[in-house]
Amino acid sequence: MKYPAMRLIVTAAQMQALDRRTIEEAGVPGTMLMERAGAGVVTSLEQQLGPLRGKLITILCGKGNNGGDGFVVARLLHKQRAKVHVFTLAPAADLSRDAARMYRQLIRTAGKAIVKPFSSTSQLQTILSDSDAIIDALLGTGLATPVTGRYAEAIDGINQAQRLTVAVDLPSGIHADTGAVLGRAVKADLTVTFGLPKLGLFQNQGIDHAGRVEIVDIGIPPAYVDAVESRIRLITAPFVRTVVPPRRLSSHKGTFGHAGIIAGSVGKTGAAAMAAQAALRIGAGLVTVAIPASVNDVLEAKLLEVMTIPMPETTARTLSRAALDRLKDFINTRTAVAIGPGLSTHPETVALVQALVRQLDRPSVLDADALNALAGRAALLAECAIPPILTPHPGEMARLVTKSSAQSVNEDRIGTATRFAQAHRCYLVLKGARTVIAGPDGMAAICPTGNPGMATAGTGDVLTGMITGLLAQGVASWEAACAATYVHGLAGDLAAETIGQTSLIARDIIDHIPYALTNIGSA
Ligand SMILES: NC(=O)C1=CN([C@@H]2O[C@H](COP(=O)(O)OP(=O)(O)OC[C@H]3O[C@@H](n4cnc5c(N)ncnc54)[C@H](O)[C@@H]3O)[C@@H](O)[C@H]2O)[C@H](O)CC1
Ligand SMILES: [K+]
Repeated sequence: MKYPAMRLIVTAAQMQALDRRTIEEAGVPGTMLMERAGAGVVTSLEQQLGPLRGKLITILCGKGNNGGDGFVVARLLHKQRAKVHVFTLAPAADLSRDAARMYRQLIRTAGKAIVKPFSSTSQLQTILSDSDAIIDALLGTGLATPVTGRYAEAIDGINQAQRLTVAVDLPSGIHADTGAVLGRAVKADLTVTFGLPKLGLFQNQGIDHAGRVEIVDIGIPPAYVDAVESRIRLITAPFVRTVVPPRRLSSHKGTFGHAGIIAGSVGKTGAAAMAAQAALRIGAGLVTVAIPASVNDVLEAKLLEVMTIPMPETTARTLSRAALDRLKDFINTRTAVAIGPGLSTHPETVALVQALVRQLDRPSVLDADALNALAGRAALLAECAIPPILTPHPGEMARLVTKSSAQSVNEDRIGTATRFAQAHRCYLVLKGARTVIAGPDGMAAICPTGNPGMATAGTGDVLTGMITGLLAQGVASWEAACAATYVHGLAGDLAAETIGQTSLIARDIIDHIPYALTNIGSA
């Protein structure tokens, strides 16, 4: 089944090339792109603030086309009778050609008084703190050097005002490709980005500075987008909607597969329970957990719809090597399996996992203690008949690549994930803020959903169950990893909306899976 392509994520250079092609080959004037960009910002602002008439909006414009977008926003807001103040960081003579055009159009429409030269933060501190919204149109993809001087002052003024801040295309000061802060950067609540999302919005400090990201279509011809050599995608709801299998009247339990979860040990039955429930919640027909015999009854007490199979265990009440043959049969009678949640790192269990990984001949997820069993032994993955899906958090990833720390993994999340996935012919879900999914073909996808409230015990077990639940329904590994991660993060966002981020715990994500699926249109 062909899934609709996800959105490409691009670098500044790729975006500028697309702009140039659209202007020079498709004959769309740059000012037309700017007009559409500005209109997109105003639409987002209306969604955020409601009717704009009478609202006080302060716009800070740089000298380039990002500033030009700001002049368009000012003119459109003025037409909607908002109270608009525009401060420019450059005299009209220094403006780029298109920005100068939009500047002239603005003062023709609204009069010269609407625009004042920015001189110092003190000059506009009162206006900023009284604003209903501040529009950051200082710098976009043209940022080339660390921000200093008046641009730095303007950025500090915006951040100190603590008002709703909307960034035009990129938060000024954030590098479009790396997400690094160059000197200073605007901390936006919302970034309205044009054409295609820029990589820097989903990496490093760009994540926190961008806030919510909205993408505005400004009419870049789709054929030009298809020709872009980007290997990084943004997971979107329309993509996920097509991945979650439809329910036909003739469906029955078997239609939606049988997920096997090899998990649990004494004191860690919750991980097994949460993975199993999550697999059911995302639509698996049947779910069975293989668990050490002495904690089987504990697990049964927690679950209704999930079946369990008690397995041979060590004296430490973890799965023992004696379980190998029965686990092979267990795997052979399931459509997809997960290995890892709560297994423990008991040496015998580690040896068992390493033996099982060699046997994997069906869609599978390796998580948590299964990843710990692979630390320094990633070569074992080459023996899997089908590329498995690994779901490490940065610490587990560091142990897998045995050369780095979680911190250095996070310094190059996309590179680390794609290199490992290609080298070991697997799928890799590198968890964390804006989870990265990488495939054996070098493709990468970034998940825009999720929030810091999800940094709590057991959320990884839930994700493992959700991926396995989609695999059990026959969804291919790449699509299952991307879609489950998106739904997992959206469920966490919906949960945080009702109970906040601090109190959010893993079971809230499970409970909100149905609402996430409804929100996407896949319920
Ligand atoms: N399809 C699109 O994405 C569209 C984007 N548009 C907007 O255009 C900007 C890019 O415009 P550009 O003129 O290339 O650069 P900027 O406006 O981002 O930068 C202005 C100017 O600032 C100078 N500069 C660079 N670094 C610094 C610094 N540290 N301090 C001060 N000044 C700096 C440099 O000379 C730049 O030229 C894009 O982001 C969109 O907002 C189109 O309007 C619509 C289509
Ligand atoms: K900006």
